[in-house]
Amino acid sequence: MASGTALIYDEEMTTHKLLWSDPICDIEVPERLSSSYEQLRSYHLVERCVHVPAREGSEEEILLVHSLEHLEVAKSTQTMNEEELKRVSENYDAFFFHPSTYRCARLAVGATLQLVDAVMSGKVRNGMALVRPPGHHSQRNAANGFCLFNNVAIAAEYAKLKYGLQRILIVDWDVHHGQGTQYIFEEDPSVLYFSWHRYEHQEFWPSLKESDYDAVGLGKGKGFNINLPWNKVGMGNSDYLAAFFHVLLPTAFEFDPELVIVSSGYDSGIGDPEGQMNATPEVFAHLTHFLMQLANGKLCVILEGGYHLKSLGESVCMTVKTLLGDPVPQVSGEMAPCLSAVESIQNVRAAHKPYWKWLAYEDTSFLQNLSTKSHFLKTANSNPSTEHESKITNNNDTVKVDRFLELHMKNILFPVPPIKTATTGCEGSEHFLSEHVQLVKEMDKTEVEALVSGFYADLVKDNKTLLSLGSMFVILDKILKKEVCNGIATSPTAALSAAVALRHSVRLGFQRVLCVFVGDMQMIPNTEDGKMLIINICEKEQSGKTSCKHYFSLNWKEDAEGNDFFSAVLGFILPVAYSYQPNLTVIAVGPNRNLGISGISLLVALIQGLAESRIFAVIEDTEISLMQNVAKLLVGASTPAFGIYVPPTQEKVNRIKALRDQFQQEWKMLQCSGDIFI
Ligand SMILES: CC(O)(O)NCCCCNCCCN
Ligand SMILES: [Zn+2]
Repeated sequence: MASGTALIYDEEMTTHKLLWSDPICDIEVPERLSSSYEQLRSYHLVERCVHVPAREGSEEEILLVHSLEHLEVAKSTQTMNEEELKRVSENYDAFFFHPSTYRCARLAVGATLQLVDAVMSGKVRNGMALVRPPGHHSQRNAANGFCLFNNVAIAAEYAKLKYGLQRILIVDWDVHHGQGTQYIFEEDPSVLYFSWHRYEHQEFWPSLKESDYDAVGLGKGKGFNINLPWNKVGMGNSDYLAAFFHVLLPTAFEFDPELVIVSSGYDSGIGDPEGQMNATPEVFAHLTHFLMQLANGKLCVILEGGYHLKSLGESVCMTVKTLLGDPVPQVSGEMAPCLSAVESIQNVRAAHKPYWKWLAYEDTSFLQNLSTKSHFLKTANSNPSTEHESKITNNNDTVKVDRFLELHMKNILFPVPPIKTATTGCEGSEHFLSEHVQLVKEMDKTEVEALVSGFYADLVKDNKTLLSLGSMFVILDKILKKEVCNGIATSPTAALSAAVALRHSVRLGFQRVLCVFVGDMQMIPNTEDGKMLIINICEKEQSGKTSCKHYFSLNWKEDAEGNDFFSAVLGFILPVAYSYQPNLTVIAVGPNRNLGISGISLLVALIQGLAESRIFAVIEDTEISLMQNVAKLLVGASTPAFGIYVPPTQEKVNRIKALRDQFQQEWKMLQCSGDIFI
């Protein structure tokens, strides 16, 4: 199992710079790289990474994507004077040459390929390359938008050639559309390109018709190009997360990539003069965390844009911290996507319905009754917010943004607990013990009896249960005190342990405890006060208990062939959980679980993004191998193997959709599709 995070940075890439005045290009400054690197050092993140040196991309590697003519023009600029440089630059839309541009662009390509090699060879699990000039606008025969060579596109072609890869996912979260990358892979089904971008109905640069949601790819590449246009500025954390839950992640898990490359532009973050968006740096920790669950963790993050130095630096640090496996900080802001974002999400889903199994049964009937949509817009009352209130009046006030970020990040960068996981030394734990795992001593009987409130006392029949409850209390205490990040225990009666754990956690002071219970829950605590939110994944409806705002009974029978649980986790559980914003997550697996180990692993892996990764897992003590899988995930030692992808049946899609329709006003992260227009 590969581990470690590579960081690639070479100061020489700061020599490329603008020699004349040009209000369009003057934001792409060398300090973008040096200040990001300095910020990483200030958070002691550089020393935690594996240093991999950059190198020059070879001409042959550049010709994987670009024409010989393009290469020759770039090469010829090395010896030009300012006058000539200016003239050549004017041949392109928003690009400038410097005598060292060619050298820097080759280093940017080489750094990217070094990262691909380090990840594909298993030297590291993942990594980040801090490069400039960026790449995603450059095309076969043209520089564009500050980009000379398309670093990420070359990396994808390189990985296909050298490692025989057949499925590569490129995620482009830069605020501009990477039209260069789109053109290069438009007909290529082996490269799935996803981009969101400021669009404003084609008003925003590069103002292309083919940047809209209906550009789905050409020929054999149909379905493998996904454009998510933002038609308003001010998009925030909830919009970005909704785009992942309801568009990117379900597609990505169905595609099942062998490698994930991120065109990581941070101009989609708050304060950026280009993006004018509202998303705060910690959202990139969540986006990174989600992508780390794909391709067995093989993730290469390559810098693209980002022009507000403080916002850029903080977002780079959030990305690298997450790549290193640190707990994911709580995402800030109201968890409610705006109407414009939901419209875009819904349009992309409709455009891609013909190409992806997970969308086969999603209804896009709203397209027929668009007339009601205009009606809805007029009469809308409890609809999603049409505009996000902007935290910053305008992103151009750099000092104001600096101050906002100073305060905002202060309470986010918590110290990482030295020990990641606590366990009770239960059966099978010897397999995963390491310096990251702490054995907790058991509590003595009298102490436990005192803690087990009267309500449950009579249920605690035997000694074994009492002891398992005892160690559970110790673990919960350590999690609360942030001595550990998460914990795992086995129990002879997981249902009882879960119920006691929930009550104890609330008594310890956790305000919102999320409980995901797999199997027969038997006893269901009262969730009226909203201090708990329970999602019970069971085979059949529990004794007449119907779903309500804080209790969901999600009937699911695992599919014999493989793992069909993606649509439930991505389309329902995560959106509800993120809307709820728990400060502790309890995952419990009871007797006769109705989910496969890979479905439960998916759940545990993705839900770690919540509650600052504070998770308490309690597993029925008959489930030894499940317990080991979950423990390895909590320790961060492995990325889950999701087994065979099985698309959801119509019946299961309808069940999720019914729950979504019923609760999307309470839990707004569920909003994604047509029905809000009816
Ligand atoms: C890497 C990147 O995506 O951040 N490059 C952004 C280029 C922005 C060019 N703006 C031209 C405006 C013309 N009116
Ligand atoms: Zn950009």
